Amino acid sequence: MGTMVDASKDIDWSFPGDKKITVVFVLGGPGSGKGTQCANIVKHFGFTHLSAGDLLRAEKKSGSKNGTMIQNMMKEGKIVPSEVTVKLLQKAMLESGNDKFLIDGFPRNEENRAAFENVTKIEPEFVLFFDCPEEEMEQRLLNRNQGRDDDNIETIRKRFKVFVESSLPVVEYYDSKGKVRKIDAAKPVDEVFKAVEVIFAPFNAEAV
Ligand SMILES: Nc1ncnc2c1ncn2[C@@H]1O[C@H](COP(=O)(O)OP(=O)(O)OP(=O)(O)O)[C@@H](O)[C@H]1O
Ligand SMILES: Nc1ccn([C@@H]2O[C@H](COP(=O)(O)O)[C@@H](O)[C@H]2O)c(=O)n1
Ligand SMILES: [Mg+2]
Repeated sequence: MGTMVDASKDIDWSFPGDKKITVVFVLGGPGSGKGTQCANIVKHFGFTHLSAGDLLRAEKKSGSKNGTMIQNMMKEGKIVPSEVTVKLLQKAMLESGNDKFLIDGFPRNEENRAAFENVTKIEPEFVLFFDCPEEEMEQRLLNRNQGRDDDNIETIRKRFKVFVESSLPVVEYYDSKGKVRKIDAAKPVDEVFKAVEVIFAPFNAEAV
């Protein structure tokens, strides 16, 4: 352990009591198009997009005491302990000033799900699930060219395994509660967005 003080211990993580917070979890396999579609939803429906993976990459880059652990976990496609990810999400939610959030790539496992619920007491409005065949996702990731260390075939295969073993059960959990909105994500981007738009139509009146 370094000498850095954990300032997060001094922060009041509670949201203002009278504010209704709307959370949509955005799930789907690696490369299914979560980030791409979230960018479209933000433009049309006034949500703030928070990608758990992006927040972890930023935390790693910031020189945080958790940087090496995050780097090692990501290289293996493993899920970072929820304590770290939930804190990053809560901080970003509070700092945004918004009350409508797309939480992309979270919860990735049962531990993520329980930790978020216990800490924030927020239930998602629904889960937007991008369903896409593995071969299509693999091709997309290999062609992504965004310089991500985990977009190599070895790590991609590990991420697929973690998705099937740990993340799909979370989708099934929410499905059993009638909360999953499933989208065929193998179609072209604009066609996928047409299906997404239908689901978000109730938020249109509030769009910015
Ligand atoms: N419907 C689509 N058809 C073809 N290519 C797509 C489609 N949606 C996204 N892509 C491309 O596939 C790649 C992966 O998309 P994106 O980054 O949105 O996926 P993701 O689900 O956020 O992946 P990850 O879980 O790895 O963050 C990008 O290069 C993107 O441009
Ligand atoms: N809830 C999460 C989300 C992500 N990770 C780690 O980040 C990697 C990349 O995530 P993307 O959503 O950007 O693909 C992922 O493979 C995990 O290693 C996590 O630990 N917990
Ligand atoms: Mg993404």
